[in-house]
Amino acid sequence: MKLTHFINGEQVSADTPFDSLNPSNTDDVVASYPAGGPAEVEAAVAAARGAFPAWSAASPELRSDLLDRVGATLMARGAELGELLAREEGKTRAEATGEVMRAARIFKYFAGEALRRHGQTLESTRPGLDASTWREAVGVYGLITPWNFPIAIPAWKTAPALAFGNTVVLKPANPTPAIAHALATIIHECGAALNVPKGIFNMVLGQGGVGSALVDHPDVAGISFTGSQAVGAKVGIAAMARQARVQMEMGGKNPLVVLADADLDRAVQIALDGGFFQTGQRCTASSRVIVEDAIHDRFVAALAERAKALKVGPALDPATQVGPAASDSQFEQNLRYVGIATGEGGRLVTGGERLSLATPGYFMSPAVIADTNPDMRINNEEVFGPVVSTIRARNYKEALEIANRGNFGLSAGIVTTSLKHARDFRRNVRAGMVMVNLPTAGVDYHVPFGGTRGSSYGAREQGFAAVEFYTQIKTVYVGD
Ligand SMILES: NC(=O)C1=CN([C@@H]2O[C@H](COP(=O)(O)OP(=O)(O)OC[C@H]3O[C@@H](n4cnc5c(N)ncnc54)[C@H](OP(=O)(O)O)[C@@H]3O)[C@@H](O)[C@H]2O)C=CC1
Ligand SMILES: O=C(O)CCC(=O)C(=O)O
Repeated sequence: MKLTHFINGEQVSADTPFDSLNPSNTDDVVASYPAGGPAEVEAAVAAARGAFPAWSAASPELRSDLLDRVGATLMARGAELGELLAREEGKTRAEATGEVMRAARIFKYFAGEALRRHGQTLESTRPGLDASTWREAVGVYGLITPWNFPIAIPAWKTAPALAFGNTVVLKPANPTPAIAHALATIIHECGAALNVPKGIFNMVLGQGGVGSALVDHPDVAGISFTGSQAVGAKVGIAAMARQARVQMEMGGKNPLVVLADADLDRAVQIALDGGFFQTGQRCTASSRVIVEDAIHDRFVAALAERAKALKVGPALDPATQVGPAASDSQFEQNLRYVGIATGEGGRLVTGGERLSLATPGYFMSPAVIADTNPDMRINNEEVFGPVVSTIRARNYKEALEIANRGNFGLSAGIVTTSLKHARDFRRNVRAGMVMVNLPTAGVDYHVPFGGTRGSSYGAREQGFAAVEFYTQIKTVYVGD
């Protein structure tokens, strides 16, 4: 399959020198894609800018209809797109189909948001005046999205941008262009059926330079980025240098605290789910498990046993519970971190090995690394793979203190039957999202998503919070 850019309502063909590979079988080329660069970004931004006046002035009903139609189409094609997603990214078919359905629901949610007016009417402090706020569209948004949720994250950035009257240039992740292309095709077909202005949604493919050209473009009013801290830092500096709006989601080192009063089986299931499903490739993954002394040895033994029993295999094999790493570089990073952790003195209880299966792929056995301490690199740097470290804590107080260390602050969880500790944790853990008796990963689409400290920057994403980033407030005073 040869992929194209989408610029000004047209599919723009070009040579396709880059391949997207199936990480479950690297002999299988899923798609080839073009090497877009500054020229394509220029054309896409010009198209988005050209479409902005008409789209921002369009009836909210039209915007709602478009998003609803995209959502319905995604839903109807969930199984087929789920298969493509699993083949290209490596998550299991169930995880991939679930993600497509989530993307569909996000579009449907924002179809509703498009119809809501988010302004306020206030009493003026001066007699005879009315004061009100009005939320208006901002302009062209540049969206740089990652490969680990290659349809849900483009959906949760694109849908609010379009809902509130903005136009979009999407730069999807390099390992997963085919599923992004499928989404772009659906947006275009639905847009054409409703006769929306051409150019409201554009997509440029390519590696090395597309993202930065978008961030640096003077006509791009806002940038939303999800990815690594290192790239996020560059995006933030470049966007702020020209006073563009910017929002960044940059991962985590999410602590899961397991207290001695927890039900052991339940705690192990929560850690397993949070740490290993979707191959640990979630910014919300439960990658540091902090276990109270009294339950520690039993918990680590049980977690290792359950992790060892997980079936690692090709994404589309129905028996598979843990798919491959999404890319060669992510695979090598996962294996490297197992070595870093054991080199620092961590004890590899299970996994962490390259697996040779029937097809050439990026398969690794889920790793549990015990006896780590909070200062080790394994507890401070995001691995983004099926690697869970455990840390022993004397009591709840120490567990909380450890949970609050480090530079990240995305999601944090606690497993306990103590209401007192659960309440204290909710108040005092330094994270944007808190989970009680749940894995740190797995979120709803209609509530805000985001973290504190090094995990996130700027306004929250998703749900009712998205209006903040994708609109600007105009304050209006009316006299007699
Ligand atoms: N928070 C999360 O959910 C995620 C976190 N990650 C973390 O990031 C690590 C690396 O993943 P990787 O896939 O390399 O992703 P990166 O975070 O490094 O981002 C790569 C993307 O950013 C763009 N980009 C690179 N440099 C710039 C720049 N200066 N300005 C604007 N855009 C730029 C690239 O576009 P171009 O090719 O055009 O340069 C590409 O689309 C993972 O191991 C994981 O730890 C990854 C995915 C999701
Ligand atoms: O945990 C989730 O459901 C969302 C995680 C996420 O957004 C991410 O990993 O980028």
